[in-house]
Amino acid sequence: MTKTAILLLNLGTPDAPTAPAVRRYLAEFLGDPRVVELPRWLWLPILHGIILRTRPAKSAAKYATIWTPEGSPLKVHTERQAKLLRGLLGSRGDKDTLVAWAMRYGNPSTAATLDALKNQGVTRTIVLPLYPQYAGSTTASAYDAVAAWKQRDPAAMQFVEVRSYPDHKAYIRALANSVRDHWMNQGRGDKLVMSFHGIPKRSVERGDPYADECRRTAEALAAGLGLAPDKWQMTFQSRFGAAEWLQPYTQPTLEQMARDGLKSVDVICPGFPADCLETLEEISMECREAFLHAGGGEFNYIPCLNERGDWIEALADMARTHLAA
Ligand SMILES: C=CC1=C(C)c2cc3[nH]c(cc4nc(cc5[nH]c(cc1n2)c(C)c5CCC(=O)O)C(CCC(=O)O)=C4C)c(C)c3C=C
Ligand SMILES: [Fe+2]
Ligand SMILES: [Fe+2]
Repeated sequence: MTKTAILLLNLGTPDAPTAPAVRRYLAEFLGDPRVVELPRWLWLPILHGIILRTRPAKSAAKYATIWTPEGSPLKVHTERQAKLLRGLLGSRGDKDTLVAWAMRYGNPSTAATLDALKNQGVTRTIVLPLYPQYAGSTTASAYDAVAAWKQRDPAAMQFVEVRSYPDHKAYIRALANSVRDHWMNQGRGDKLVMSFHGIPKRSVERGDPYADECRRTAEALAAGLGLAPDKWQMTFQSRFGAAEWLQPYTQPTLEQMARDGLKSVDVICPGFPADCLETLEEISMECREAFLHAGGGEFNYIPCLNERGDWIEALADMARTHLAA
């Protein structure tokens, strides 16, 4: 009999908010040729000679501001999402499907998690990356890790690989509900900024579909909320390195909005299903301060989908589509 598992795959996060733990994490992450596409002979000396000497301490200080007693928010939310999905599928009569979670970088690793599933007799795994929009640096890299595991024993497991879901109805519905809930509890801002993680502009020019998929999500969310074009804007955050990334950049856009006299802004990060360093520190702390410093009135950060029931329903919906196939 086929035993099936659903595997939620996320990016990964350091094991502790300390410079050595962040260095280990960044060495693996930024050493991945899918993430920094420069030739190795050029990039590896920069990575090991400069970046891994300076960035870990600075990033660790930022991680320390968001760390929880249970660990890094990205890990805590991913683990809880898996647990809730397991409960939801179980309550709908699907008790035989296992639900697991793993990280592309750091722990629990993709390979160790697949080993554990195989040891539990799983022969079919539905892989659901926690990246609604496809990018080479995230989705393709996660599937590189799955492919590397598969290569060791090609007959051990059959994989169903979900590519992306930028305008999946239940995902957009969960995002729209989260904005409406926020408006109901905190009031409605003058504009909704939808901030996505950026990637280098050059990757898009080489054919990466990421920017198009972010646009699909943003337009579907705006349509779901009935927003007029002047009531929302899509931006890109988390630029890394000196090259140009996708524009417009989030922080300068927010500062310009403040200078233009915008009284209140709501900010959502639809590409991050779980709150993490990039949302809790970069958006809710750094960008908030920049907006207020530039003369903006009120900055409202709308949390990621995290443990929302409608998001867990969306994950179950995607899982069931493939379970039934
Ligand atoms: C949501 C999708 C993501 C894309 C696309 C992405 C591309 C990308 N990221 C970097 C560099 C860094 N990203 C970092 C953190 C980080 N990135 C994502 C998601 C995407 N990245 C998440 C969810 C997180 C948070 C992890 C956490 O622990 O909370 C970091 C590490 C933090 C820091 O030192 O600033 C770096 C570095 C590149 C270069 C890139 C595409 C080319
Ligand atoms: Fe990133
Ligand atoms: Fe960042």
